[in-house]
Amino acid sequence: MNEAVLSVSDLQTHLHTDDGIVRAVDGLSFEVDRNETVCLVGESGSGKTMACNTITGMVGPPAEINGEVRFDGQDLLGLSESELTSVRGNRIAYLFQNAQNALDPVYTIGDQIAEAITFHQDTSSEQARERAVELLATVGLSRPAERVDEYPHELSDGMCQRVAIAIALAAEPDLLIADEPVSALDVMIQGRIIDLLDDLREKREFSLVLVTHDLRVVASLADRIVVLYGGTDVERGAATDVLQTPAHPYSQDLFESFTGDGESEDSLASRDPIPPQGCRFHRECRHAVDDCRASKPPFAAVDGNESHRAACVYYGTERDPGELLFNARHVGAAFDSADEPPGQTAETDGGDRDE
Ligand SMILES: Nc1ncnc2c1ncn2[C@@H]1O[C@H](COP(=O)(O)OP(=O)(O)OP(=O)(O)O)[C@@H](O)[C@H]1O
Ligand code: NI
Repeated sequence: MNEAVLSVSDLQTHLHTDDGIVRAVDGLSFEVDRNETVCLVGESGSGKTMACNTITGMVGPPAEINGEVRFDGQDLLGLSESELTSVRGNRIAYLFQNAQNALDPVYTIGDQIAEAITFHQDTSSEQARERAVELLATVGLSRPAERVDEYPHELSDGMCQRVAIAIALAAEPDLLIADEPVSALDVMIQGRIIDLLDDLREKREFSLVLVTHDLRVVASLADRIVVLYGGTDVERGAATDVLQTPAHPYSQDLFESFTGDGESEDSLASRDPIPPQGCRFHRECRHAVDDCRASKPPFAAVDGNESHRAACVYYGTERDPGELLFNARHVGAAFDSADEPPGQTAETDGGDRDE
């Protein structure tokens, strides 16, 4: 049976800032099954990073957090700091956008991987070092036996991200959360690191929550997609369904802007403040009706597909979704052939040759 390894229900992360309360995450629900990749997509500021940080207990500013985050049946929000540290080090790994910052400049990469290994299991320092070299090879670093003694600053950004992946793997995690893991890298290297992640996820059998703005990456990796707007999910479903039939008006705008058919993401981000009630998108939505202003519309099956759901009144029983579905197929058509990640060339060596 394919049960959820992570289950997030009605998560709210309200930050207390000098300027008042920021509803960074505001009613977010999604599930991640074993060995699957779930992509979180949505424009800048939609709450993707805050959601990841809340799940792993890393919210920086003072915040009020409500809802439920169940990892393998255990409620993470109820854990003490030390309990959470143990889950985080052992079973949930995190990959950041900027690996140089995530690595410690004063320790060799071998020491940092070895530390992650010994945190996870009782092992001698020789064994940990040996294992570190193996892991460096696994993540495609050439000359791992020499590189193990190098410092982060001696490596390129792409190699550092490979090292960060090795550190993540050291704990043999059940879940890897990767927040824009390649967006800081040269575009030619992005595809290779994404391929590596996908390959490792399959071989090492962990689940992956991937935050990315690159819908080509989403198209090539995601099993499921969650579309966020204003801190809440507006659409979720199997990747092929969501990409080929983006049902929520916001998803349609977002996907259109990516394919160059609509407005750019910047102009999406500079819209009016997002209203805290009703459909978060109602002010921007040309299909909005009175019901959209009252409360967040319940999720409804899109075109009779129970596993593809959108929080939009048009998919309920009272309205005709015809125009939206028509537009969905038009926008989605661009993703029918978009299954190659960026920077992908016909032959990939899978290694760090030019990084
Ligand atoms: N440290 C902070 N202090 C105050 N507000 C914050 C802080 N971090 C994030 N926010 C706000 O929380 C909301 C969600 O931000 P978050 O970083 O999660 O968005 P995101 O979807 O990850 O965006 P991006 O795609 O740009 O990374 C935004 O409105 C943002 O301005
Ligand atoms: Ni972010």
